[in-house]
Amino acid sequence: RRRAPHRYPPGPKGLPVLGNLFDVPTDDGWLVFREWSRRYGSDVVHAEALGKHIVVMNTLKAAKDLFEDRPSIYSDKDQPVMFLELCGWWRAWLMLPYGDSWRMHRKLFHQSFRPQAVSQYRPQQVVAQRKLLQLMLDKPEGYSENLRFAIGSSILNAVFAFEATPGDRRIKLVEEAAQAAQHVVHAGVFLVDVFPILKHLPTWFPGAGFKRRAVVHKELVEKMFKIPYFEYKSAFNKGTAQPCFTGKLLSDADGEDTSERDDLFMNLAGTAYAAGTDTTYGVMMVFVLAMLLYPETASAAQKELDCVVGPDRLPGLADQDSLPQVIAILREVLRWHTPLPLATPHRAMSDDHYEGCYIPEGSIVLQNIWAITHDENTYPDPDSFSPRRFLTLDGKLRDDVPFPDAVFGFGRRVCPGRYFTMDSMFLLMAGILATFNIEPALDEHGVPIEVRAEFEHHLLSPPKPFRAVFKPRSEDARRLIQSCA
Ligand code: HEM
Repeated sequence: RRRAPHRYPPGPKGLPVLGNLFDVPTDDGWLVFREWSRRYGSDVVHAEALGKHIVVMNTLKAAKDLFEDRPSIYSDKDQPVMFLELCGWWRAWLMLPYGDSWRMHRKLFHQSFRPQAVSQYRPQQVVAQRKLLQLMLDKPEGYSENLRFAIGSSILNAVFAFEATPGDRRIKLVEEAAQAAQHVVHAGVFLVDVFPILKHLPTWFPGAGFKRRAVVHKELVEKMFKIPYFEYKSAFNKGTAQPCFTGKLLSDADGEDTSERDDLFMNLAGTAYAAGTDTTYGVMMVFVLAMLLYPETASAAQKELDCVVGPDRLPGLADQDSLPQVIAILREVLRWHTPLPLATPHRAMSDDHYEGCYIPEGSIVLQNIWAITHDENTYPDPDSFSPRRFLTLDGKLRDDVPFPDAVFGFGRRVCPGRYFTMDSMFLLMAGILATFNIEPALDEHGVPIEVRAEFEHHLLSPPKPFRAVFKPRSEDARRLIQSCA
């Protein structure tokens, strides 16, 4: 007797052999998967292409049920060969398979980035706020590079204790490696991932262009991880290094021969800025976009800042409880468009069943974070940018509208940099609102250039480039920035 075929979660009907190869989206996957979820009336949807299964959780309940309640099955990561082995991103520990090595990385990282520990980085985060505001005065149209620089340098400062200046070669290395990674990820599914045998092709083999590109890419990634680490280690050995995350790793290993642990330490440190810069930058770009499109929201927060902080100092983390409008903007920015709408691909470690459907071992499992933060039952009219949804009529934070913590992922692989980045983003947003108005750039006829809320379509989804001008709110604001620099 033939066995009944497996019942997979619902999804589009595929072609023989190729399956859903042409249905699986390479762009805007979060929109497509939510549409499937609605069409098939299911929280979890499924597709299969060339024998690979893809399963997507589209609701908070499904994501929690699987990622949080069944961590031993869903905490592994898919291993894209091209990206990890050939391009050298195996060093980024966020891609490590679930197991002892990942556990060791997570434990060491968590020790220095847990809620009780992140306050040690406040001085560096405050320096980044001030540097950013000064840069906005100096180059008001270069706001996007200014943001990238301030965010990247605050992470490098926390991790390697160096205060970068614009144009610093270590920041450039991070930029170039991040751009190369974007290129690889944007290129979609690499043949080499579907047919891993291809990775054994010699570099001169016709059609092996991807391998030649990967060699260049890998050199860049290696430099990005190695150069700042060995520079810091050399200063540490001479006794001239300032305390920081890497310093703590090296001091805790005092007396041991750390050369054996160099890979571990450099991967931990390098991953902090690889994982933290583009994500935080994406959120800050959404913030600028929203403040440009909804100036009334910015004015409401500015009134609050004027009242609570006044004109003589910049806002600090101690002001958070008195600035609900700014906090509501930060929450809404995260909810409205998160930079990682599908997080990163996980992998099912064993066969499983959910709500009567079969999820085979080896499936790529995605969390549709965008669909979760756009669930109209929790956030009515979810496509509108409305920080007021988090506020009561008298301007206090509501406790019945949840913080959109899905943006940091779920379960054991939840973002361990979230406490650090929440502090950074608050300081940067509050600092900008207190001192600048964000206005549209003008064309050659003096007419404001129209800006639309459009986002990149890929795994990492910041807003598409747009122009904006930062204008100091007053002469007092300008003087304040200059006096703090
Ligand atoms: C707003 C900014 C950020 C967002 C939205 C964000 C989002 C995320 C998400 C969704 C994940 C989980 C990925 C998954 O399970 O597939 C993650 C993991 C991770 N994030 Fe973040 N992140 C941010 C900032 C940061 C920062 C600043 C750091 C470092 C200081 C950081 C370090 C990491 C690391 C190391 C992991 C991997 C954890 C693991 O695999 O166990 N992130 N992040």
